[in-house]
Amino acid sequence: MTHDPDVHVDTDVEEEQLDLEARHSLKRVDGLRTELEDVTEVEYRQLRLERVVLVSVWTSGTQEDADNAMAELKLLAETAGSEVLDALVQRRSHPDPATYVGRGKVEEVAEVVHATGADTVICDGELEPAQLRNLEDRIKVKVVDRTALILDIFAQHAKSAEGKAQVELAQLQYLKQRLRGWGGNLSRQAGGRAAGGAGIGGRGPGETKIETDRRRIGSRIAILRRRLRAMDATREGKRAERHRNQVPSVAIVGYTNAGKSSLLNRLTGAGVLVENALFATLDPTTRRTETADGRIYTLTDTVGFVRHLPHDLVEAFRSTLEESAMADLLVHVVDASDPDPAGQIAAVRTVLTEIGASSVPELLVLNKADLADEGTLLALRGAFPGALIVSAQTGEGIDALSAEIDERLPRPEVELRVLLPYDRGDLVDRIHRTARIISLEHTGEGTEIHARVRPDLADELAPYRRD
Ligand SMILES: Nc1nc2c(ncn2[C@@H]2O[C@H](COP(=O)(O)OP(=O)(O)OP(=O)(O)O)[C@@H](O)[C@H]2O)c(=O)[nH]1
Ligand SMILES: [Mg+2]
Repeated sequence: MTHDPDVHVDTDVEEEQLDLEARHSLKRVDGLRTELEDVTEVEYRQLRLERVVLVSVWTSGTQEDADNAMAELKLLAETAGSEVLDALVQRRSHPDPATYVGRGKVEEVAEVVHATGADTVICDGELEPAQLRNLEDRIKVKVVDRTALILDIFAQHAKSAEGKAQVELAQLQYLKQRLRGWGGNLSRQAGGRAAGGAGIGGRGPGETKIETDRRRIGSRIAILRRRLRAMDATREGKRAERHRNQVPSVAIVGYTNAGKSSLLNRLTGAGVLVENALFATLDPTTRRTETADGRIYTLTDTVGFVRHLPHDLVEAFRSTLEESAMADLLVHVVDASDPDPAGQIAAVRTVLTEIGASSVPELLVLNKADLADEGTLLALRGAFPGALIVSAQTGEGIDALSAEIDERLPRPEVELRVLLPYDRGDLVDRIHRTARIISLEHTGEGTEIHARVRPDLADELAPYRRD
């Protein structure tokens, strides 16, 4: 393909009130083309890849914000397995209600699409069904939005039965609202050039289900909901057991690709999948680990967040995400080498609020210190006092992080002395696991312990107290 992979920034006549200079700041963004490494890769990709043109309407913020947003859309498209041929940005005060980009610009998008041989257009944002239809009618290729793209990535990455059911539920919810008009659309049925026929928006509960009636989708949704509720009960059981055993829990949260799984591996030696890809982790992994003084706690790796995480996904993943809301502490991991870490922090906090986790204490961790520049780290530390600087890669700051987690875990509160008969080894065991032992002695009558314990354990120990 010879077409230049640059970004065109266009304006409409009705956008004349916009600052002239900004409008003329047409900016080329290099490297927006997916490079193919070797011939075998070319063949492989031609089998499954879509060739896409990215389109975004830039409504507010700086040129840099627009570039960052486009770079992220490109990364998402590539994560889904697409080849990005070109990217177009239009500056407008708001997206056009009928066609997303300005009506006059649709023709230009169509020209780029045909010049590059693209088979799919991806719009940045969540579009109205009518906008998607209008664009498809005029551009004559498949048009999908950012929400469908993210759903598609989740569908490709889901591994556990629960993860798959959650993604399918989210996809069906999304499709249900867009059912009308899609089934009859020729270009959509063609579905990319992929030999398998399924492309973004077409994998998972794709074409065939779109064409079935609303009622069938509705009953499938009901089945998935029931199944997920049953799985949720299992999770709830495990959580209740941890709670009964008074094991404090820490959830690692953060933007996708921030290094959450790497950090879990660093802290616990767990062999969790780490990948330079968005949404590598969809199934939460929980590992037991302990503080320097031997208190056990759990660490859970969670699904990464992204700006404008589709609401249907948040809903479908609610039970998984609630793991964070139930935690005693959130370790919020930030990629300090990202161009806009503060924006990522804000996006993550928005989702945390949405899932009811905003009141859980948060420990902010600036990761990838080995890649970030000094100035950025200093600025971030200024903006977020108390944040720790670490590198999951080099191990820098990891000991300090462990110590800080230890410090922030819920503390045993009641100081007491007990004499436990030898047939209550279970209580001795729980004291070992959850309490701070000040002294312990085996005597003729039993085990004498002086310790600080949680109030509920103190209640159970009441019959044996000697103070
Ligand atoms: N240089 C450097 N790279 C890191 C560091 N931590 C993680 N990475 C890399 O960043 C990429 C993403 O790491 P993951 O641990 O998979 O990130 P994640 O937050 O779990 O990502 P998702 O599960 O996809 O949301 C991988 O390529 C890691 O090797 C770090 O401290 N320094
Ligand atoms: Mg991960």
